[in-house]
Amino acid sequence: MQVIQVAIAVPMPQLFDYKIHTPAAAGSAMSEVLQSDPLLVKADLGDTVNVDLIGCRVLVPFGPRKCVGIVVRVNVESDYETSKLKSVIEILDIAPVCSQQMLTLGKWMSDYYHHPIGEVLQTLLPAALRKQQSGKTRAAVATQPYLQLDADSAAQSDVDDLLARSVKQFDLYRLLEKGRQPLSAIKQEFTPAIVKALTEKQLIEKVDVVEKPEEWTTQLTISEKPLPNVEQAMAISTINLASGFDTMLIEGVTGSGKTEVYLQIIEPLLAAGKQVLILVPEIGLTPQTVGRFEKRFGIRVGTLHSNLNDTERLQVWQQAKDGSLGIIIGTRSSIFTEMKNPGMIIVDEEHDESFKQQDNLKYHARDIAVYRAKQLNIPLVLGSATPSLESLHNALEKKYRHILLPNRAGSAAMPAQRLMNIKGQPMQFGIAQGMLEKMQIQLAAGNQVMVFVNRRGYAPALLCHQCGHVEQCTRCDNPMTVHKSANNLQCHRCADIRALPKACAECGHNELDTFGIGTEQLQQGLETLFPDYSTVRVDSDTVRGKGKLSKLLKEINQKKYQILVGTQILSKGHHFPDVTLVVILNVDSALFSADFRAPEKLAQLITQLSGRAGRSDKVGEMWLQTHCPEHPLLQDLINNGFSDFARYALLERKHAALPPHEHQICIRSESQHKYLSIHFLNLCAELFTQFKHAKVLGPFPAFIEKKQGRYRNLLIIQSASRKYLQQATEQANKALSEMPVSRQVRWSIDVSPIDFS
Ligand SMILES: Nc1ncnc2c1ncn2[C@@H]1O[C@H](COP(=O)(O)OP(=O)(O)OP(=O)(O)O)[C@@H](O)[C@H]1O
Ligand SMILES: [Zn+2]
Repeated sequence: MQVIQVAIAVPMPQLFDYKIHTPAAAGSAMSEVLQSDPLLVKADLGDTVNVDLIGCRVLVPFGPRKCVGIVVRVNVESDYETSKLKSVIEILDIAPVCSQQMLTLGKWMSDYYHHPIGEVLQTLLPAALRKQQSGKTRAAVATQPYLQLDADSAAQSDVDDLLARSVKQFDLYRLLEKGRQPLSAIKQEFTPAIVKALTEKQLIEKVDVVEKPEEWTTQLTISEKPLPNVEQAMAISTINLASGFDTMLIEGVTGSGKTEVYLQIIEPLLAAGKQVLILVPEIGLTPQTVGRFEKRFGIRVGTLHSNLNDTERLQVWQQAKDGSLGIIIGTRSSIFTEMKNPGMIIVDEEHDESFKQQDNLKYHARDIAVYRAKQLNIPLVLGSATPSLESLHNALEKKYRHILLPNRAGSAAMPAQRLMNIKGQPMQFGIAQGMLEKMQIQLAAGNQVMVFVNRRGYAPALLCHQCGHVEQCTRCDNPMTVHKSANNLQCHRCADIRALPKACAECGHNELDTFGIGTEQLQQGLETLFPDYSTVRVDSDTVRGKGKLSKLLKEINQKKYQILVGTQILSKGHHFPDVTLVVILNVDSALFSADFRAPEKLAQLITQLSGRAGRSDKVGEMWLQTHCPEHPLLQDLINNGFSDFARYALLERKHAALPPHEHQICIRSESQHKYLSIHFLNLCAELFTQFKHAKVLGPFPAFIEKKQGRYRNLLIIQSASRKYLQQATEQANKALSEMPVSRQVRWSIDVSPIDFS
């Protein structure tokens, strides 16, 4: 018998000691191994457990509950008397689910983010493994659909005649003559009708194949690709020369062909049997993105995103781990995917905020990517048209290699960017008359127009014309948004829903007016103003549900709609060849925000939105409506572009001693009692005053001061030294956890915060 230490997902920082009776505890899973592997049996003779137990999951008693934990240490000398320790109930795995490398990553994250190790390790694993399932986790054998020539079809000498009338069918047949292909890759190039026709002619058949690890290496084919332009070629050769760990930032204007660069840099890696992990923003992971990679390489791409269920997620995780996938594309949490033969990590649209997890463990996938690439000794490529000031700073300081793509690829030109002064202008549905005329010209020429507004719903508020009362969410002290299509009022903070009132709750009058404009109203308005053209709305209400967004994107590219109305979702990396005009409404409030990151975020949004215009051979333009045309931020951005703005913004941050020049952590506290939330932060502030090289700012209310009945306040601690800040926070964290008031509020530490709402 011996003592092991287990990490358990509870909000406590320590590991927990358990004793383990090897033969008794060796439940079904363990005894299977013992029978099948004589070497292990030998090692397990006596009372010691094989070190292979490290990284395996165990079921243990924890208070009144049973919990799944991960073994972190074996053969430990416990501080407690062994007889008083509880015993492990069952060993759940026959091989570690958490490799030594992942355990090291977990330990680093726990220190860096000041977060309990048990909760961190749980985050690293797919959800399916967090549950109490006796997991012969490797047992789940997944099959994949493939297409191949029908066994008998080779005998048919008249294939040529049979297919003479369909070029596409003939192409598919010839492709499969070279060997079977994953159905998902075939779908990128051939319609279901072509597949069906050949199947009905009994020339090809669908088979479910258990993929052998690394089988994809034999299927790899390189389909036709464009010749890179000079800048792309330089980027490709710079990146391909990198060996071992190296971080590179591609700063390439919208439409400069960054994705083409990714495709070409991973080609030699895939050919050498190496795997590639590509991170994309939450909303950017569309079949179109995946399709580009599948089509180029003829192999199945594994995808990880929030629309998968636990089993699907586990499957991709396992296939990456055992080497059955060459390319894995996923959102934030896919940075925890293990690869058998890692070759490169790419973070596309690296500035995107969805890479930061805002609740629980507040990690940034880009930071983890740097750590992992270093750990695996492979290159990391970050790419964006609007890089985060953090990454740009690192590139300018020469910590990262800096690769510039200043021009659009192919024949496309950069869109013109212009401001429209709307002071005193006649407006309809929030759009100035002059803008409507510009829209009309583009529509009449057969082009598409995109209109951006940052509010979903019909209107951001409902107001009584008699007494001025505004319908508010009582839990958030926030105006309720009017949703006409759902016929209700919704709080966008807590998702509370209320029926649309017929009369004012204060004075009883029935003259209720909406205030401001949201996507719904804009769509309705544009439908009346431009009855000859069809309008589509793209916001989180209309894209909810599996496949909705990709369906809309497809329909847009098929020109089913001429006017696209939408929120941020429209700004993310989409390729709309026929959009020639992008109109931006209502962004002035961001010019006066108290958030020091607001200018950066606004500049990224405007640049990404305008980047949707003129991406093909048609010339594009972006018009921004504003009451503040003389504002220096807008002037700089419009006249000199994002890269100039960003360098200037970095200088400003330097003078103001703000990140990325200095480092911050944010302590957030929430309570139903305002005074308690502030009192806790005052105690924190006192604790931090002993650290001479750290500044304490606050407490101050979060930008969203009240949410779901809780008052939210923040305290920012800042230092020029990340290490100093880290150590101070570690000490303060210990002291804080021991203060009784820390159990009366909800509090958390956010390292390098980007969101103060
Ligand atoms: N060398 C090239 N020659 C011709 N066309 C190219 C070349 N490189 C890329 N393209 C085309 O230019 C368009 C834009 O390329 P891509 O999508 O790779 O740009 P991007 O920089 O990733 O775009 P964004 O950041 O705006 O999303 C695509 O249609 C792509 O096929
Ligand atoms: Zn609310």
